[in-house]
Amino acid sequence: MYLRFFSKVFSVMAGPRPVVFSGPSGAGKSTLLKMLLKEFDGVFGFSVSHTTRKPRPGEENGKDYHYVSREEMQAGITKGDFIESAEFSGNMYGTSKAAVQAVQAQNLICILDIDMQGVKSIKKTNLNPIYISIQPPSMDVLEKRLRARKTENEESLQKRLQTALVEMEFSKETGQFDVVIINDNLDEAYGKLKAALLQEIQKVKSTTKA
Ligand SMILES: Nc1ncnc2c1ncn2[C@@H]1O[C@H](COP(=O)(O)OP(=O)(O)OP(=O)(O)O)[C@@H](O)[C@H]1O
Ligand SMILES: Nc1nc2c(ncn2[C@@H]2O[C@H](COP(=O)(O)O)[C@@H](O)[C@H]2O)c(=O)[nH]1
Repeated sequence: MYLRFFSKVFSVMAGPRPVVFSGPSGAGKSTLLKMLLKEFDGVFGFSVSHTTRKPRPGEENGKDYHYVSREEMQAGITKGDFIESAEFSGNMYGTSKAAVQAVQAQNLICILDIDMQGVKSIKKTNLNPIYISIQPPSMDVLEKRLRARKTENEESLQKRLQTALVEMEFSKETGQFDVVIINDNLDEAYGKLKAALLQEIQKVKSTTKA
């Protein structure tokens, strides 16, 4: 009885576990996480990363990313502002401590969308997230999706496809991810994602109700 009470108090104090999304560029991470953020408003919050890449049409500074220069990013890293950072396809990306704290301060499930290097770095911290890998059904489908997205030139597309091969192999390593979801049919993939996160979603809903 007391044990149940204290474990509930402790889990509320500790806050919900963050969720890391990783997987090849073009696998559908942003698509799926946007669906979660929309359906579960007040449950999930997005950790807005910093990047040195230029914004794509429709992307907003402070919402999709914090767009910064290489100098600014490097200065932040040197100051210790980042939990992790990585070079990906010719640009720098990183998760700031402030980005994660901003979400956790609202008692929301913090979603991080990061590459494989980020996953390896986060594993060395005490963030303790649930690791979810989003994978495409095949390289052919991935290439078609990336081309159809029209965000890359031929050079950056080829770089992303090369990196995708490594990310796909990484997801097959035992113990790297808690859940691996093949994003073939979008609705089915989203269903699997929700099922994987159901327990955490219910925890947040029950604490916000109380
Ligand atoms: N199941 C799906 N079926 C068909 N198209 C999809 C599916 N999932 C995502 N897409 C499309 O594939 C493209 C890539 O998806 P998305 O941008 O979400 O990938 P990502 O993993 O977030 O990529 P990045 O890491 O580069 O940000 C988008 O144009 C998206 O609309
Ligand atoms: N290690 C990190 N990787 C990140 C971060 N934010 C995004 N990413 C990853 O970069 C690639 C490319 O993203 P894109 O928006 O340019 O297509 C993708 O795999 C993201 O997951 C971060 O903060 N750290």
